[in-house]
Amino acid sequence: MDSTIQICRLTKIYDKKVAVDHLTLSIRRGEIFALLGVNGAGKTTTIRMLSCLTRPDDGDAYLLGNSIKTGEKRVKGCIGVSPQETAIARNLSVRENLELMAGVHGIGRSDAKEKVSEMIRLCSLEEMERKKAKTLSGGWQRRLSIAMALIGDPQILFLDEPTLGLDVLARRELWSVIRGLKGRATIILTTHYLEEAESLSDRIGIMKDGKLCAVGTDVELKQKSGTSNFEEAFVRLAKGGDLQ
Ligand SMILES: Nc1ncnc2c1ncn2[C@@H]1O[C@H](COP(=O)(O)OP(=O)(O)OP(=O)(O)O)[C@@H](O)[C@H]1O
Repeated sequence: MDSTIQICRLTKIYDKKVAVDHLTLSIRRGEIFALLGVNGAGKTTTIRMLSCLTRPDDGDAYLLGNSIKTGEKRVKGCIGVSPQETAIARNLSVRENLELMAGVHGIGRSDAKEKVSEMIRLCSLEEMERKKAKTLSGGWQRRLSIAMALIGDPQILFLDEPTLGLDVLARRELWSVIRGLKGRATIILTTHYLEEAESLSDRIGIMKDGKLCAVGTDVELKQKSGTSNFEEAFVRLAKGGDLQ
């Protein structure tokens, strides 16, 4: 299997709370992979460890062959992250935020202009290009955050709850942006919206108490849990666990 991310017994313990418990999983090149789970299941902690923001207590993960423990610099060079708390400069315009991020990635001035325009097109930000970030609605801010995460051409993109708090229309629009990224990067997203995981992702992993209790396509997960309804499948898997 052509795996881009190999997670081996990855573990994080906060005080006595095991947030991520010996998680083992591989994610294939080019796929959109959704991590689902109830509140506190360990999704964000997993993403934070994979993006070298939180250090694991045990286990390891390899991104394009680079260990998150010993190859932090190389890992950071191949990922883009759009976190839950969007890290945008509120007083700068959409274009200025992207130019700033291009500078962080060491893209020279003349190339940066071109690159920023490409990201604006890719994330359909044209009509907001000159607007200050603080005046944008949540959905537009999230698009900007994704464009910023993509500017260094990462091979792996992490999206932590990309449509949290967005209305139905903004969510659907963001889905089409995310779908448009398919093939450009391997995408790992966390979400609470079951229809989002079902509609966007190639495979879905369901976490419970820091463990992966099931992984597969939406069809496979429905089969495993003996139902044709994905919400019901999620409830059965997240409650019962260990149907993998
Ligand atoms: N910095 C921290 N210090 C202490 N405990 C933490 C910390 N971060 C997370 N936890 C705990 O670890 C567990 C997993 O949290 P995490 O945020 O990874 O879950 P999640 O699946 O992303 O949840 P949510 O869907 O609510 O965002 C929770 O019990 C949480 O309280």
